[in-house]
Amino acid sequence: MTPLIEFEQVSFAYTPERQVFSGLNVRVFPDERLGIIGPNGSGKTTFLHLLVGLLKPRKRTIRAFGKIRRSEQDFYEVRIRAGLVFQDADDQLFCPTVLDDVAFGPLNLGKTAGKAREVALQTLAALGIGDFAGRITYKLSYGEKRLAALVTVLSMQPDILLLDEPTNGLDERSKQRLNDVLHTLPQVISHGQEFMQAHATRTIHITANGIFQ
Ligand SMILES: Nc1ncnc2c1ncn2[C@@H]1O[C@H](COP(=O)(O)OP(=O)(O)OP(=O)(O)O)[C@@H](O)[C@H]1O
Repeated sequence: MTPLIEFEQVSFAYTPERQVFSGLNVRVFPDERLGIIGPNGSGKTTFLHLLVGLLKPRKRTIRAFGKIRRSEQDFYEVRIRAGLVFQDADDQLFCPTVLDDVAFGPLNLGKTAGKAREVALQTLAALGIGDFAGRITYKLSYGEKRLAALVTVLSMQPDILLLDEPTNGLDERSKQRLNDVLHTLPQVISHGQEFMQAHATRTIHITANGIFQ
């Protein structure tokens, strides 16, 4: 089976003193939900950001959706097909209302205002938070913001979801909703052990030295 995403010998350092990855090889296949487990600061978020081109590795081959990705245009395409839900929802939400935020992605992909609104409302309803639509984004609680941020990504109908610690701050009911929705798409998820056991189809471990096992 061809991987959806493949890292081959990827090396990355924020500073010369702090090498996060050296010669990293990882493959993500279309039929899996890949969990990434590792201690704080080991590089889980960095891995997701490399994958969508928000960070540029020193050495790399990153293949995504059947093509080697190098240029900004390449990664623009990747970001449309691989929906990254940031660890901090404030990085994802910037519109006055939740509906504006959720409709923004579909609008940006060329849908009409009416269609974008329809998709946004449907996606909010699918996560059981249809009543969030008219709420003022900055007044949402932490957990509500995380759910809203997830919906902004789901509304773009990505081929794969990249989730950075998705259940942090969510209550049991919201976690259950998330679980129900998440079972339908290929994913890469950075998270703690417990969520992974329930959710991931394969897990890889990353150590503080930046080595995947
Ligand atoms: N912009 C940056 N500049 C310099 N160092 C950074 C930067 N961002 C992250 N780092 C460092 O890179 C390493 C990996 O960080 P990263 O956020 O990827 O870890 P993580 O595994 O996602 O951590 P956590 O579980 O705490 O979210 C850490 O040592 C971190 O301090």
